[in-house]
Amino acid sequence: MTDAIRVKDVTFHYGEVLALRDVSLTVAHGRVCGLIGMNGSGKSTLFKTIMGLVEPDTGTVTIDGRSPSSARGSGVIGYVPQSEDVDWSFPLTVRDVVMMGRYSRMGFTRRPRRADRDAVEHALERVELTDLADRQIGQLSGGQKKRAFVARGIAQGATILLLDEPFAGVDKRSEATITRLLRESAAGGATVLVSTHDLHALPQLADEAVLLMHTVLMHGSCDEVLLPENLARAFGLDVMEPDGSHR
Ligand SMILES: Nc1ncnc2c1ncn2[C@@H]1O[C@H](COP(=O)(O)OP(=O)(O)OP(=O)(O)O)[C@@H](O)[C@H]1O
Repeated sequence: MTDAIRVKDVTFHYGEVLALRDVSLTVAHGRVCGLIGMNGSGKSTLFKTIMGLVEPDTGTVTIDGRSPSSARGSGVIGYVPQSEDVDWSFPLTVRDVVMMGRYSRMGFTRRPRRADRDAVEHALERVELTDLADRQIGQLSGGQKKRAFVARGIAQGATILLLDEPFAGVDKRSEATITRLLRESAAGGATVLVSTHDLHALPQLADEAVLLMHTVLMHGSCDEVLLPENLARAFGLDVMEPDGSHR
């Protein structure tokens, strides 16, 4: 079976700045994979590479066996970007944002049909935002904004979901809702790659995890990845032994 996400030997620089070096990673269908790494370790760049928004210097990305741009064009990939990457002043309601998930099915006119409207209402219900659907997107809380973007991916029918720090600055209710939706999506066969700084919640969220520090330091079960010595490598920390000595 083809891997849902396959990244092979990807290196990427912003000018002189190294973001990704020889990154190789595969995620199988139906898995939730957590992406862990310190600030600046390349997580967002990896998402953008998988989305085909940045072109690697070297290496390849395939999504379900096809190129990122082809997968994106057909609506297979849903993307929840980091909040900083979104212009929240844009005059769009929450419902408009969710409807954007249907664009790839609407064709040139972008005129929603019944099926599009139904899919949007259903997605709004699933993320518990029906009551706020007519609000301008910038007037939501951090957690509600994230849920609106998750709803966009659901309305789209995306089978590969990429979420860049969906829990950053998010209330507990939104965190629980998003975690539940991701688990349900994976149970239905979707593949999820999600970056998070919430290490405590990782085992409830993910089936497996990747430690990134420009390159993949480790890819394994959440338990393995969360071992102090592995986290220390990813976060550049000194690990103190119970007797007070340092590794
Ligand atoms: N547009 C850009 N121009 C130049 N350098 C950039 C740009 N975007 C990111 N970088 C650099 O590339 C490296 C990787 O950044 P990236 O945003 O992918 O990391 P990240 O792991 O997502 O960080 P964070 O957790 O802070 O969001 C960092 O050194 C960053 O400073």
